[in-house]
Amino acid sequence: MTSHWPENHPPVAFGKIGILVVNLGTPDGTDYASMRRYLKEFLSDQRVIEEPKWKWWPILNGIILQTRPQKSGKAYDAIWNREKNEGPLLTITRSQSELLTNRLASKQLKRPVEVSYAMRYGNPSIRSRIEELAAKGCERLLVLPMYPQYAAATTATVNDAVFEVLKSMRWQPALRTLPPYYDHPAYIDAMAVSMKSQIEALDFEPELILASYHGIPQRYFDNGDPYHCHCHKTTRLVRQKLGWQGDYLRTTFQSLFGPEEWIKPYTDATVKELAESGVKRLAIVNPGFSADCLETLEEIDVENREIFIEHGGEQFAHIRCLNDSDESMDMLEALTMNELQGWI
Ligand SMILES: C=CC1=C(C)c2cc3[nH]c(cc4nc(cc5[nH]c(cc1n2)c(C)c5CCC(=O)O)C(CCC(=O)O)=C4C)c(C)c3C=C
Ligand SMILES: [Fe+2]
Ligand SMILES: [Fe+2]
Repeated sequence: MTSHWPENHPPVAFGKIGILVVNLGTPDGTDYASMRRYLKEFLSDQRVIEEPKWKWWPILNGIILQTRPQKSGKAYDAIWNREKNEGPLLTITRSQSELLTNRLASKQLKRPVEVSYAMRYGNPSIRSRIEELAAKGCERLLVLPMYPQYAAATTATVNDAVFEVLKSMRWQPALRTLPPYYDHPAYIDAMAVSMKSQIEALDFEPELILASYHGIPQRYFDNGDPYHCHCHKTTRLVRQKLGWQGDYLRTTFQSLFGPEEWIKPYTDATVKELAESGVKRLAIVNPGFSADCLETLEEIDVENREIFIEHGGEQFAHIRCLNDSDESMDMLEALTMNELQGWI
């Protein structure tokens, strides 16, 4: 039989499915230059700061990038993973991706899968990871933006970055992106299991619990972002799942940035009010963060703890994010298998 392949045919890899776990980002270090580079990339994204370039550019470069890198660098210093010399968000995202690899390896799938991870801002970049997956023969790509609740500033900007990479590829993989999973039973179950076990392990019983989500400017909400409703629905479903009554679990929003009004109630103001009104035992959980990071370990467990104690509170607990726990991996496996239907 004669072969019709030309002798100089380039080698080709094909037939695989790539899965890319993506979270927000992390600076390469806590020094001024690394912080500045990271914040510049992050805060230049028009999905994050919805302002025309001509208006925002001078504020970003003239004011914010003059002081914020030092201030945020100090905050990152308090939570930095010194062993690996990286932010916890990166450590946890890598672990989620490795554990997902193990979970999928134990299944009989029709096509081989390659799991990888990327950061929307900083490293490893989405581009570098998609190019790696394509080189390994991934003709199909499933992207997992690790945000349970949809916001243009998070989910959409991950997808934008993926589309941008695909735009420049000759052999483009077929693409699927994980939809927001704020009400998915696998997520609500994982949150309930994680919260229940952590609360039971405390040496006190919280009088109430705040479900604190990252905020967005009120203007983004007014312009149609569904984020606010997704957060409220998550809180309601978790409350129901745990059989809690009334407002034992309350939604608040944290991490305000800039002078604009953000969606309310604000976490820090609520914590202060609760302490002043006589609440002594408080816990805060962050259902919107799939991994612990600056905004949970520093802003909640350090800053908000201080606010609570300073205003008369006595016992405070931060309930850890799902991270790479068994319940988190059960969820991630279920979400992934669901999205892979028809491919495997
Ligand atoms: C207008 C600014 C910002 C919007 C809108 C915003 C939305 C948003 N962010 C997250 C999740 C994370 N944000 C994190 C850090 C962070 N966020 C902003 C600003 C906005 N976020 C800044 C300036 C920073 C950097 C830190 C600082 O300088 O204070 C992080 C943590 C990253 C880490 O490495 O630890 C996460 C995660 C969501 C979910 C969201 C909208 C819903
Ligand atoms: Fe943020
Ligand atoms: Fe709403």
